[in-house]
Amino acid sequence: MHVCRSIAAIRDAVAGFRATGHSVGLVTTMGALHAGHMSLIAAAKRDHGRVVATIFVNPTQFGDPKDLETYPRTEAADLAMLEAAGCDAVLIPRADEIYPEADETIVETRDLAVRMHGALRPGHFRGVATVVTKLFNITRPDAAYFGEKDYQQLQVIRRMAHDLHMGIDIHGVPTLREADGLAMSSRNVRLTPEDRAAAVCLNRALDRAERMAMERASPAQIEAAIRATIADEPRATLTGLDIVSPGSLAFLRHSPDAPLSEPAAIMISARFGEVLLIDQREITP
Ligand SMILES: Nc1ncnc2c1ncn2[C@@H]1O[C@H](COP(=O)(O)OP(=O)(O)OP(=O)(O)O)[C@@H](O)[C@H]1O
Ligand SMILES: CC(C)(CO)[C@@H](O)C(=O)[O-]
Ligand code: BAL
Repeated sequence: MHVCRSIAAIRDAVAGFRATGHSVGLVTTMGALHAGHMSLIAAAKRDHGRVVATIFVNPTQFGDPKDLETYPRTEAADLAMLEAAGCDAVLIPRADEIYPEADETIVETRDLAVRMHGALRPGHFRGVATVVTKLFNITRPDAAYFGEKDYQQLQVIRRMAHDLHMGIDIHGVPTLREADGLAMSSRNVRLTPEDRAAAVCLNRALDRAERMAMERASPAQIEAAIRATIADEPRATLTGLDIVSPGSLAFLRHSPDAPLSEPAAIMISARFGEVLLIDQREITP
């Protein structure tokens, strides 16, 4: 695996892959890698001759300086995992090479960025869209792979790649979970043991919502049941709950009081102590 710490080095590595006729799949991460990230690498490997990963804790997508400061950093273990998964090259850039001076240019999706998770973390999706554009321009992949857990992020990137004619296929990969159902996430290591146990309420609420949708419950009933499930867990504070159209994240077309009759995405976020966790479920009734 090529370990590249500069833009020039990763460009050389990718040029080598292209010169030998290989297509390139990209997996962007902020490190502290876990099996969920490896499922993105596996999806990229399935489709492409060479896989490139990036590890960069992007400062411009953090509103809260404490969140940035305490974001887990485990580079040696990350490199071992990527190597074992068959990743071909990794870019670990310095922040001052990605952001050489105050940025004049930003990339921003409009409606998709300001609602839901974007309202909780103002500027977050502008930071994500801008850094992902930079990473796309640096590595020029054929396709890029993102987790469905970060559902709004996936829609922001799909839309950005489409609107800006980037010519990169964007793939969503299903959420990998711990044995008890908690979505794997780098931030899980920051949970206290008590909060870690409590955090399964997110998946429990989504399971309950899915069962209710199959039994012809309405969006209003489903929302009430999710709120009740989270309220039953005293360590959880619900920070966001939206039932929207998959992809567009638009409001559902039909009445909240009629049985759910169109595909929907349920997006949920909750705080456990200082840690904000998100989860999501797409449902086709
Ligand atoms: N459990 C998971 N299953 C599949 N993909 C995942 C999972 N968790 C994260 N990803 C994806 O991995 C990529 C990199 O995410 P990131 O490095 O932020 O990790 P994370 O676990 O989501 O961390 P965070 O705690 O910051 O949310 C994103 O596309 C993200 O959606
Ligand atoms: C896409 C991403 C790498 C951009 O910094 C980040 O938001 C993430 O890890 O999901
Ligand atoms: N996984 C999304 C990156 C973030 O929370 O900042």
